[in-house]
Amino acid sequence: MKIAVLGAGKMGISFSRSFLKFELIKPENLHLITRRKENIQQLEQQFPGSKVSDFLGVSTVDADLIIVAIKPQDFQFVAENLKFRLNESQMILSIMAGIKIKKIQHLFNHKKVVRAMPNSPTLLGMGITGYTAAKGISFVDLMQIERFLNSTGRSVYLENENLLDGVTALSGSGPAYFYYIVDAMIKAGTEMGIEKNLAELFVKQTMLGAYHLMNTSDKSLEELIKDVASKGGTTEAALQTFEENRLKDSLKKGILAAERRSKDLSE
Ligand SMILES: NC(=O)C1=CN([C@@H]2O[C@H](COP(=O)(O)OP(=O)(O)OC[C@H]3O[C@@H](n4cnc5c(N)ncnc54)[C@H](OP(=O)(O)O)[C@@H]3O)[C@@H](O)[C@H]2O)C=CC1
Ligand SMILES: O=C(O)[C@@H]1CCC=N1
Repeated sequence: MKIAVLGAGKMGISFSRSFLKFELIKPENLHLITRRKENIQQLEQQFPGSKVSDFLGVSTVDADLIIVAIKPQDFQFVAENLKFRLNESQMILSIMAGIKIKKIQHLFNHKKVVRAMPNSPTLLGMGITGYTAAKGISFVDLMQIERFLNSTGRSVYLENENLLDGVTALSGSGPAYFYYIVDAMIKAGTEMGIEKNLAELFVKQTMLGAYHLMNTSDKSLEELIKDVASKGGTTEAALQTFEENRLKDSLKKGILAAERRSKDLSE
């Protein structure tokens, strides 16, 4: 299998690293395509043995799978300025937020398209990816793609493409919501006089421990909350303030706004 990655940014690079780490491809079968020529040298050092080109300078792509890892906003330009021909057997795997399979097929004039939404922990092989495929893609092709996706973490096939906007809003963007909450907790810690590095330790270890408890316990989230919140105690005081400020509603609204944005990106 030969793979080309169009857009050697954060996700393109972490995907490439995972494929190499799990020896799903050989370095010489990886072709990274970047926007700027200035990036070529650094990428060549990062990926010894692999081919690196700049987008406008690449005239052929000898790959079975082409991963499109550019920003959705760059897609139109890329589609209109493609200097290489896609042949019928090549598979496109898009990880662009929002851009629908139909649009990719139309702008690339190419049928074989799989659309996936990973998230940033792919970098550690701890990501989760939702994916779906254009009609007519064989089971064997799909399983091959899944094998690659699974080197970056877990993957879930979705029949209904529309659900990918929800997946984008939940798990694609999700790591940022988590960091946002962690950041707010650390800031509260420093405001209460705890040194920043100590506040970070307390919060991160709390998140780690709570995550494992949630994952191993038979109890519901509500019961786990009750286990911490003593009647008339400190947790209850915090939770009451969260409720008064509609924190849960606000988080839900934010996630729905992300879903809306994902839908808008294909317009
Ligand atoms: N970041 C995340 O957590 C996630 C991102 N995604 C999706 O992945 C995609 C990439 O995101 P991310 O890696 O974060 O973004 P980055 O900006 O890090 O990567 C995009 C890369 O594409 C390059 N690029 C732009 N135009 C071209 C071109 N014409 N030819 C070749 N390369 C080009 C950019 O080059 P330059 O450096 O010059 O700008 C950049 O390196 C997006 O579509 C995003 O929606 C999906 C899930 C999670
Ligand atoms: O914010 C974005 O648009 C991309 C998609 C999911 C995560 N990052």
